[in-house]
Amino acid sequence: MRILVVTAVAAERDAAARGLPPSDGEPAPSVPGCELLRRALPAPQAAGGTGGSPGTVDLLAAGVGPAAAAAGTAAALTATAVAGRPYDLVVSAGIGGGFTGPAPVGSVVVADAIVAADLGAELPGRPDGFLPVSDLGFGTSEHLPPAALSAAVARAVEGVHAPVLTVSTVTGSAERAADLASRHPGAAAEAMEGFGVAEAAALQGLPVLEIRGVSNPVGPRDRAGWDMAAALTAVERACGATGAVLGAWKGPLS
Ligand SMILES: O=C(O)c1cccc(C(=O)CC[C@H]2O[C@@H](n3cnc4c(=O)[nH]cnc43)[C@H](O)[C@@H]2O)c1
Repeated sequence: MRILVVTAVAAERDAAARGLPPSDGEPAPSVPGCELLRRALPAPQAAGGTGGSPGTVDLLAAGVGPAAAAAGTAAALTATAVAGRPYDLVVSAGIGGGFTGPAPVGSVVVADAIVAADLGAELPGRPDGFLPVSDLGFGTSEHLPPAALSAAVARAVEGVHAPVLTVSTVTGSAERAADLASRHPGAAAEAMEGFGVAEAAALQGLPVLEIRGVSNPVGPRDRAGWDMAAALTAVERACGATGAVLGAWKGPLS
């Protein structure tokens, strides 16, 4: 199995990589404009962990926000597909804001839906004041990770399995946090890249996961309340546990 993990920045990519064993096989592919780091999928514990690796994990720091995420993901997916070495699964990983209640700082959220939460039109006449891009008749507003796989990953990482919102602007007020929560009941986290990664994966017919280590509460801007170290540790732990699930995965990826 070949897996592409896309983060926003190098600190997230390196945290994800620390959770995975080194690769002793071929180097990561060379993709113009992208620097890929290669790790291995761990061999299943049931096999004593002594067999060869069941696959590779390439990690890419593609930049902050949905556009950079989509551009980097698309470049890596296209180049490897053209070279005859396509990926089987794409994972959006990194830190994120957690909605108060389900996702405290330091916890992990695994997306059961990846939702474009601010892609659409402002609509003052509508009760929630917003029309999603899908209601405008353009494309989709959400991508659904494979249900059985994302649930298995959430169990393994002891994370919350819930919608993760993709926004282009980090929420900085209680009003916007309440607005997002009322438009997306059950959402546990927001971040800025998942939907971009998912759009690029969908274009190639590939399944996608999103995994977030929570660095801050979604709400009034309070930089002192961010705990990057706890979030990056959560990303490392979550990527390690996800690797173990994927290394042993026998079910479908779709
Ligand atoms: O406001 C600041 O001073 C500030 C300083 C450092 C980083 C930021 C970011 O906005 C990082 C965005 C980056 O991290 C993800 N992220 C983390 N928490 C959130 C959030 O609450 N809402 C949205 N995105 C978040 C995001 O995926 C980006 O990659 C600000």
